[in-house]
Amino acid sequence: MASEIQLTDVTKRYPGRRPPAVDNFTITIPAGQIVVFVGPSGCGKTTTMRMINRLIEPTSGKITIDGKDALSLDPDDLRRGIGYAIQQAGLFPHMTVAQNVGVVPGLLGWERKKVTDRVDEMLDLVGLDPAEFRNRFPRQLSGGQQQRVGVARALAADPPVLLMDEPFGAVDPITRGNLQDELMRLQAELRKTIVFVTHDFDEAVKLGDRIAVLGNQSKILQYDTPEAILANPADDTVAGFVGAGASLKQLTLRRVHDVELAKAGVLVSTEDDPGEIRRKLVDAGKSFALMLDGRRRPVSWVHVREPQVQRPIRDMVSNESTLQDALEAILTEGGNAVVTGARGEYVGLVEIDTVMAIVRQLREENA
Ligand SMILES: Nc1ncnc2c1ncn2[C@@H]1O[C@H](COP(=O)(O)OP(=O)(O)OP(=O)(O)O)[C@@H](O)[C@H]1O
Repeated sequence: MASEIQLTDVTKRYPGRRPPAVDNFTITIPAGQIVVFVGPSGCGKTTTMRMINRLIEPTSGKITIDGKDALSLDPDDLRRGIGYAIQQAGLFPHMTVAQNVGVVPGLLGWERKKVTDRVDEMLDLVGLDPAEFRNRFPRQLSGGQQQRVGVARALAADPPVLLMDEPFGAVDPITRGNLQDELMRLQAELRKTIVFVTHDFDEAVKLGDRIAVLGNQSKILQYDTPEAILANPADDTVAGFVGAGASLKQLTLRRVHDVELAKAGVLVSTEDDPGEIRRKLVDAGKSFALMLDGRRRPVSWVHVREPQVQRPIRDMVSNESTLQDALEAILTEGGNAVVTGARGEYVGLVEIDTVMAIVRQLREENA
């Protein structure tokens, strides 16, 4: 279930400030898509987003959700139909994870059993084991786990609309990449209407079905698909935002599952003894083998000269990862990127030539 959101000539003036923070903002956010507002600090992204759930009241203009006038609804009722996730998760510190996730269902008067079931379902959905996490307090979670709980809470009452304000802004780059991947996976299933605010253009390219590049006072400089903005920035300001390496950035638009994986490479098992490993490598004429455990999950690299020494795999990608992540992994590993499937099992390798071919193809397409 998703809703179209329409803002028409929406303006916000804060008391005592001359220029409006948001000036005559008009946009249609299609149902079931992720629209990213991206722009420099202070341009009005947050103000614009918060007017949709009326945490900030517009000074003038019209906002409709599925054709219904959001400004004439009771604000509390409106907010119960709109999930909201923010930076640093904004969890209630004295409530457990379960209580945090169950807040809106509770307010909606769901019976207890239904709330508890829903909380567990949501924790599962965001990759947290309910048995382990439901009774913890926010301070007992890592930043990434708090962010996941924040997303679970925003989704708990199954709202058709989700507003996300820099939700992954406060975590390290690797966790951030994982959270982004998870949001993509969730969205493939849930198809909500999501408005996502960030100042990180790469994040916008990765997540957005459409991106609104905003200038001061939330002026829309360009509103289009990531592909179109990368290929044809509307003006110099947008071009500046897109930054250098547009064709490399397009790698964030392609996923590992879009390319053919190499099956080459020597696979050995944790059961194999060093002699066997060396023999396999010599027979194949290769110097490195990938070692898998009993469930076919990658464990380490081993080299023909020291087959008894396990060398760590420093970076891996999944089927859902972007080709930019794959390129990172290739550069980190100095060879190929190891790809794993849904249960962490080995599914193949991305080779540098594959990535190069895609970059060439993207350049030609957009020339
Ligand atoms: N409560 C307020 N009272 C007065 N001015 C405000 C208020 N909130 C925001 N502003 C001003 O409105 C403008 C837009 O702020 P807003 O927070 O929407 O920008 P933003 O693009 O989300 O910024 P950031 O990326 O830094 O969070 C800024 O100039 C800010 O100083």
